[in-house]
Amino acid sequence: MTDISTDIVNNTVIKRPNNSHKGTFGRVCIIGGTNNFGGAIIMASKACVYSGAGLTTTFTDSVNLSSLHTHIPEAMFVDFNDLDSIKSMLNGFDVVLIGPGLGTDENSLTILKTVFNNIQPTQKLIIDGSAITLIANHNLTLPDAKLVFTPHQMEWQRLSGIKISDQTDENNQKAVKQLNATVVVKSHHTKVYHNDDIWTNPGGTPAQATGGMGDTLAGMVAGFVAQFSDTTNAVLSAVYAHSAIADKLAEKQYVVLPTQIIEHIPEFMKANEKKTES
Ligand SMILES: NC(=O)C1=CN([C@@H]2O[C@H](COP(=O)(O)OP(=O)(O)OC[C@H]3O[C@@H](n4cnc5c(N)ncnc54)[C@H](OP(=O)(O)O)[C@@H]3O)[C@@H](O)[C@H]2O)[C@@H](O)CC1
Ligand SMILES: Nc1ncnc2c1ncn2[C@@H]1O[C@H](COP(=O)(O)OP(=O)(O)O)[C@@H](O)[C@H]1O
Ligand SMILES: [Mg+2]
Repeated sequence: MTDISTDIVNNTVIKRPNNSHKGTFGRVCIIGGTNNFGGAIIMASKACVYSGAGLTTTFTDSVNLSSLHTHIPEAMFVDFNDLDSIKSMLNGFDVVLIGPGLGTDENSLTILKTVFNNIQPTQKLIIDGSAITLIANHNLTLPDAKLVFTPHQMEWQRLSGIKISDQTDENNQKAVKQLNATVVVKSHHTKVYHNDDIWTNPGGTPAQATGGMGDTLAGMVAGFVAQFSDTTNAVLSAVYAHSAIADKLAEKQYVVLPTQIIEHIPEFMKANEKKTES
């Protein structure tokens, strides 16, 4: 087991080539935000945009539209109840994030199943929040895609069947391999599992224990995975950045707001970008 190092971050956050355009940095869709969880999808979308994704499209309940564009006009909007749009647009995205504020009702389940039935093997599918709970509650078969899960410990218990008190590296790794995925098991001591590798996030503070912190991380993971070629290192770098920014803010704050972390992503990435153009 190794710590996520700054070397990983510095080698992942590339120096942007001059000859580039927004398509160079990935197309992401973010699906969630049922009517009483509008904040989750806004935080996830804003985190994705501020992480540098080329284009971000938010599929959410239309009740969230005006607040979405008030907070993040850079994100485009699609009504997540328009299943035909999901089917026709999904394969145009490099990265799909589903779950922040999605909810666990029948309508949310239908949206999740529509994504599962239309995702392609080459696409990266990041699964967070209620989407994890829905998979567990309905024992859904996972689609053939490049899967990344970002559960907190209770979501991981639901998905893996491993009680929180038994979530050891050995037990977690066995479950991760069965999922054939990368899994970020979030806690006060977040760990990342991929095949035989285990990383520990060296950062993190109890000032992060507030709603929306995981929605924000999910959006950062989506934004980093969309831009950087090595998916595992992109996930590791997003996890590292999320906590490193929080740790800095926590030096002077009792609690760190997810929206504050988002505001500091661009400067953190600039300070930690690769020195040479690759
Ligand atoms: N502003 C918004 O729109 C926000 C929207 N959100 C959206 O809400 C949706 C539901 O997500 P969720 O995490 O809030 O609820 P759920 O999945 O039921 O888990 C909580 C239960 O598990 C238990 N628990 C035990 N250990 C735990 C641990 N380590 N970490 C966390 N929980 C732990 C915990 O125990 P307790 O607190 O009772 O002690 C409680 O009983 C999801 O889609 C998310 O995106 C949120 O992001 C918030 C801001
Ligand atoms: N005591 C803590 N120390 C460090 N990080 C914490 C602590 N409590 C929560 N976090 C972090 O906050 C995030 C919580 O994720 P989650 O519960 O999914 O939040 P959300 O309310 O957005 O769904 C995780 O990244 C977790 O590692
Ligand atoms: Mg969460």
